[in-house]
Amino acid sequence: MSEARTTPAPSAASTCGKVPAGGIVELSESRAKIDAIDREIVRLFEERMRVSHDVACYKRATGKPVLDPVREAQKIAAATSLADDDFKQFIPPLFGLIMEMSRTYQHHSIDGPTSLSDFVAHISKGATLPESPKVACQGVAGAYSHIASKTLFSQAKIEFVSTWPEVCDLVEQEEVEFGVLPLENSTAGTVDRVYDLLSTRGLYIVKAVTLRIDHNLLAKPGCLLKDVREVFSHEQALRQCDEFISSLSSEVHATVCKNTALAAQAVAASERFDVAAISSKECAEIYGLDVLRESVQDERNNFTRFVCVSNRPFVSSDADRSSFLLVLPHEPGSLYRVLSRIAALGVNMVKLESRPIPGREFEFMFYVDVESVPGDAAFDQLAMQIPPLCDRCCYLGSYAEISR
Ligand SMILES: O=C(O)C(=O)C[C@]1(C(=O)O)C=C[C@@H](O)C=C1
Repeated sequence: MSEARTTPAPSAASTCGKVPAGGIVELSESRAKIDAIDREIVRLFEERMRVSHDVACYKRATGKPVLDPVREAQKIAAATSLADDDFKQFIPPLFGLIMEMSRTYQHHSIDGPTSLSDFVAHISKGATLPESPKVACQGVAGAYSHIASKTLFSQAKIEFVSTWPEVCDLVEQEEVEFGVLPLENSTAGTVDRVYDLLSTRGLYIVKAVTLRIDHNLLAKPGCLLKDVREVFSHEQALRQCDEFISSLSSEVHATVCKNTALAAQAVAASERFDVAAISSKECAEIYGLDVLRESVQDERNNFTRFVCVSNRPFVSSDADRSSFLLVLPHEPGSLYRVLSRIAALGVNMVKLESRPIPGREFEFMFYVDVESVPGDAAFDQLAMQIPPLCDRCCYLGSYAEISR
């Protein structure tokens, strides 16, 4: 009994939470101690990194890979066993980070700057986009991509094509200077196919615009709301207006069109007076239709973000955001390592989204946007530090974001 009640001798760590035997220590005194310890940590860290550089030279000469997972596991186990019980839990992440920095340093000394940091160093910065470029967009006059193109460039010469890959073809073949594509919608989410196109075609985002998408019910002059029996629109727009369509007569049925502008065009061309389109107000003007009802989408705040893409990176003087597509090793901590670098550099991350990698079960790629651009010291560090942590690091451009 008495043995069971015996309190074990306190370890240095177990005083945590209790007032030290000598009473509360002055903050300035503790901080002075911490400062002295930190000086030692920095000195030892530098010493360790210099030895790591020697290892890099050895590995370069012998062709050995930088990463040695067995050695790392042994190191973490050995270091953890040295620590007091209260601190053991902190050792694996601490040494994981130390060795990861050691690897980054080794890669840097063996491979030189990453191809990304080399690449971004050569991007021309501070340029302004032309005011009246040739721009490709999907759809017909009045489509939301068209409105986005006109918002991005007030005097754009627009070339309409039927599909997003065709937009990319024209940009790649330099038939146009820019293409405009929808990248994400506040209700429907990210458009993965557009991300795929950007990364596989080697296109770069050079500007972005977020548009409020206001759907309207348009019909031929003289047609009344009570007469409407068929509503034409793009399937996403129909879905976004589901409640409104249900609120019309039960006889009304929805017909899917390739896009909202074509729906307006079809209503204008029809002989019938019982058809209507869900489309933009711009289309009412273009196709001579009346607005029977404004803002018919179920969700008041419906936004779509469009990107303007080019076949070369172009960082304008007002650019403040950069986008990446990252494929990370399928192992614990791989995302954490990337995020910790971004955080350590004081960079604000404004988008992080995962998406399954097609054909690879439960493996994900990540869309990452940061508020940092080439030329910022932090961005140049990111360009150096992030690629070695990834299976694939695809830089999608740096740009200014405008909203209307
Ligand atoms: O021991 C090595 O091989 C090293 O390169 C050093 C080190 C480390 O920093 O401790 C770095 C990378 C390896 O993955 C393992 C360990």
